[in-house]
Amino acid sequence: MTYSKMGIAMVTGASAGIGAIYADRLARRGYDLILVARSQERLDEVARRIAGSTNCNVSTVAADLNDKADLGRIETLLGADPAITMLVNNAGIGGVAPLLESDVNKMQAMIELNITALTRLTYAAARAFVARGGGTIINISSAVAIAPEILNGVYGATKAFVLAFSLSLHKELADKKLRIQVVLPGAIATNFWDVSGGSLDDLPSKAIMQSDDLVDAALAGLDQGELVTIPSLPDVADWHAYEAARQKLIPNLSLNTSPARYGIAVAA
Ligand SMILES: NC(=O)C1=CN([C@@H]2O[C@H](COP(=O)(O)OP(=O)(O)OC[C@H]3O[C@@H](n4cnc5c(N)ncnc54)[C@H](OP(=O)(O)O)[C@@H]3O)[C@@H](O)[C@H]2O)C=CC1
Ligand SMILES: CC(=O)[C@H](N)C(=O)O
Repeated sequence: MTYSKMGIAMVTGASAGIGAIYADRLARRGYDLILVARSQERLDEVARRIAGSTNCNVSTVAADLNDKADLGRIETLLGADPAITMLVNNAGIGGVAPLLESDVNKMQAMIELNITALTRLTYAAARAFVARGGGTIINISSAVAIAPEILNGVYGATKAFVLAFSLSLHKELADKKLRIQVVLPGAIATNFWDVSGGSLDDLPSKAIMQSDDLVDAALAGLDQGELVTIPSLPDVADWHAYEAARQKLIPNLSLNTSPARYGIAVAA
């Protein structure tokens, strides 16, 4: 068996949707693959398809990232296999129901998958990649990270976590050759909508992107060196203006006085 010079990309949530397309595209770019999701049957199907159309080595690990022991196995694997050079943190679930109509236990499970599992896998990968002299982590966030009013609020908040965490990772670890990209897709035509209790039929077709187009645009953004990629945003200057406004706030977010509008007398 020969091994890829690009190394191995681990893709979570690779049995369907966006993750399965990442797996396909990364294989075509020369990566070997480790595909992770709960359904062994669907993973095998994706692996067979990719192995049949590329030269890459594909292995699969059935794991429920909401299960502590399964998650621990994947963390261990990231640390143990020196050939792993990329992690795509894609596994995630969403919701569309407003707070008063959503089940708090389901919200907790969403937080555990979208935040806790992603965080633990990132720790494992970041430590390993820095020790190995470099690597890439792609975090799949969402447009709702900056528009939490659109879908279920807990879902939006989990994706805002992914965006904030990624910005911080980039600041802390870019000089250690850890490449971070965070991707903010809009509505994508996948099973996500059935799982979250929503329907793509409620959206105008011009708001829905196919997962192939999403992943191809996101990987083009990676090639262009983007930290934040918003695959459907027509004018990237709009993101840069948003980011510049955020940066402008930073020096004034922690000061020893409150401004005149709050009417607090300044001590003599
Ligand atoms: N579709 C959309 O409109 C958008 C999606 N996203 C994000 O993209 C990512 C992928 O979603 P998408 O492809 O659309 O959705 P899909 O439902 O099509 O795919 C989700 C994937 O995650 C896996 N998965 C779900 N739960 C677990 C778990 N507990 N442990 C391990 N794997 C799990 C599923 O496999 P299995 O069931 O076999 O475990 C599947 O492979 C998510 O993070 C989502 O939030 C972001 C913006 C838009
Ligand atoms: C922005 C969207 O519509 C999307 N479904 C998401 O997961 O955030």
